[in-house]
Amino acid sequence: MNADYGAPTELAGPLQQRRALYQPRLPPCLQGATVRVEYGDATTTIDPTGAHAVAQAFPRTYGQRLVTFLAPDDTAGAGKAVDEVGVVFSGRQSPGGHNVVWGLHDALKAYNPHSILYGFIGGTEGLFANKTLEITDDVLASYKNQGGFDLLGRSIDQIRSSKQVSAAMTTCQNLNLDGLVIVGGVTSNSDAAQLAETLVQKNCKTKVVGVPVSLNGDLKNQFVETTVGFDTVCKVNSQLISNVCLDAISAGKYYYFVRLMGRKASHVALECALQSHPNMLIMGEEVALSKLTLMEVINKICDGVQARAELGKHHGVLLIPEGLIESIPEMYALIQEISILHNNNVPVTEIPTQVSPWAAALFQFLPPFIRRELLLHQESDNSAQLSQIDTEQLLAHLVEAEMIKRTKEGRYKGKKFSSVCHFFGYQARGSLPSNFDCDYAYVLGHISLHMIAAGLTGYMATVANLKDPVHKWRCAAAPLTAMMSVRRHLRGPGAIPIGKPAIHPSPIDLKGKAYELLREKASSFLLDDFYRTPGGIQFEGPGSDAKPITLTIEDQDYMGDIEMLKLYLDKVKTIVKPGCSRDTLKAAISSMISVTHVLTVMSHPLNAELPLYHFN
Ligand SMILES: O=P(O)(O)OC[C@H]1O[C@](O)(CO)[C@@H](O)[C@@H]1O
Repeated sequence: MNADYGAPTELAGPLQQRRALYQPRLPPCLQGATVRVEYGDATTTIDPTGAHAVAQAFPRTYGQRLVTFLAPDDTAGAGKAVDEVGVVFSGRQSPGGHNVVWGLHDALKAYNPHSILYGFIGGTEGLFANKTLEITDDVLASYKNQGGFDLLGRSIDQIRSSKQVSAAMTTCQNLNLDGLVIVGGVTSNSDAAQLAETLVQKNCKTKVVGVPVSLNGDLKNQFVETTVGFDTVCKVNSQLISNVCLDAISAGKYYYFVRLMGRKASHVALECALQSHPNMLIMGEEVALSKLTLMEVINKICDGVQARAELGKHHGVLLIPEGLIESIPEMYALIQEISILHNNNVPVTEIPTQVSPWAAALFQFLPPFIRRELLLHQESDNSAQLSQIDTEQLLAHLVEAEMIKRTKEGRYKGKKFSSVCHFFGYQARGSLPSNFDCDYAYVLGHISLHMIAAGLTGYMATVANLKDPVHKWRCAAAPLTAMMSVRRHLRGPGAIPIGKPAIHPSPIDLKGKAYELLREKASSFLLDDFYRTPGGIQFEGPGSDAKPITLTIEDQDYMGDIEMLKLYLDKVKTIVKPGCSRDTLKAAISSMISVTHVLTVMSHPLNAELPLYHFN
């Protein structure tokens, strides 16, 4: 274990030091030491047909009510005593994570100056082994508004096996923790829900609170608008991509294939494309929906290269998400077969000989480097190690082969195709977080304390209205079980639920505004070299309050456009009957619009027009 966790960074550069002085903004409701806690509706889940399975798996924490935090008034009761709290980085490093700890610390000390905040050293393994660092003002000083997770470090993103859960519980008991704050993405928050349920069942007093921190931006639902770190990572990557675009157009001889982090969903890739305007973006969700084969994807790219060559352009920039490889149906099937063999402890060297004949044929067709990468052990969510699979190199390799073939057949008459490959992601995880991520994380840290003081367990800290200035942010908490769904067996009648309920990554909403915007611009991006230079993250002055395009555009659509909302309400009336249940109504709304906005829409004043539809 590194003995330097929490040590001051003495060689800080001038920008680093200046950033440490930035004071994140708080909405009015969080500016005092206490808050007023308002309880809303009891929840079910975002997956109505999986509700029963979730209720069964979480008997003690399912169905809890939504909670909103408001500025205190005379009616505000005193919160519970909070003396000891722990915080752990469970997910992957994501810019802004440090500010969750800082926000939690400040709120905790304001609430009870004698309290202690323990940070677990080395992530979840530190939690299991009870390795702590007391978080103080001094410890925090050089980590405020800084990237990475190096204040405490991280290890595996898992608190899942019974051994891990029981080790975590023992630590909570040994430290007499009133609350445990788990910082991470979909996997960490699913585990947080399980830990919360277990602790309630075992009468352990520790309240478990999840905080949505993940660069992937895939922990997104009607309660969570975005995750901490997504904004920064997209800004850093967009700058790198736009640099590459200008490099490409300057020399006019290379195609750059850029793979972006973000796991299964393409949120990072979509946001970066909207910020930097590369020539092509191959989104996993589109490929999966159209069931494009690997060779169809290659042909699509080659058609783009050819169309550009006809305009005399022999350069270009193509973005792909790291999850693309799993979106291609035959690759997904191959990865699944490998995964099953891994789970059955088949030695890696024997896996290629034990897959089905068609999978073996596909495997042999792939270049050796991809074969090796596909055989790597799986991630904690049982998916392939997407960061280690050089899909951009696979595509560049196959595109080159296809362009040579087209040249020989006389179908392509342009210059020789040449590529340069990049994988962007690790470069951004340690970046200085944007003002948005600094504020958002600090606010979530505060909310976490108020959740513990309110005695909430199995909840996630949330903020709504993020597209607005901080003083309009709405601070809330939503039960983790309300965000869960159950993966289904798609074959056979009745879609039998399988797998444990979990919070799953949300894919790009192909009915959403951001995707629509990309589609509108796609042909101009392909042919016009309409590159955009967003530049580096701005911390002061113009651009310093810029937020993700995908966040602001979706909100504008449904919160600002009353006419559109009216149209959409009329449409709802045509597909559900008066008196239908709230869940049916929710499902109907979800089928038409981005799930992120279901609750926004359901709570809109216009819903008064539809009293019979239980829009409350
Ligand atoms: O740091 P590691 O273990 O290589 O993890 C890489 C993974 O983490 C992420 O950066 C964040 O979930 C993914 O995009 C990537 O696949």
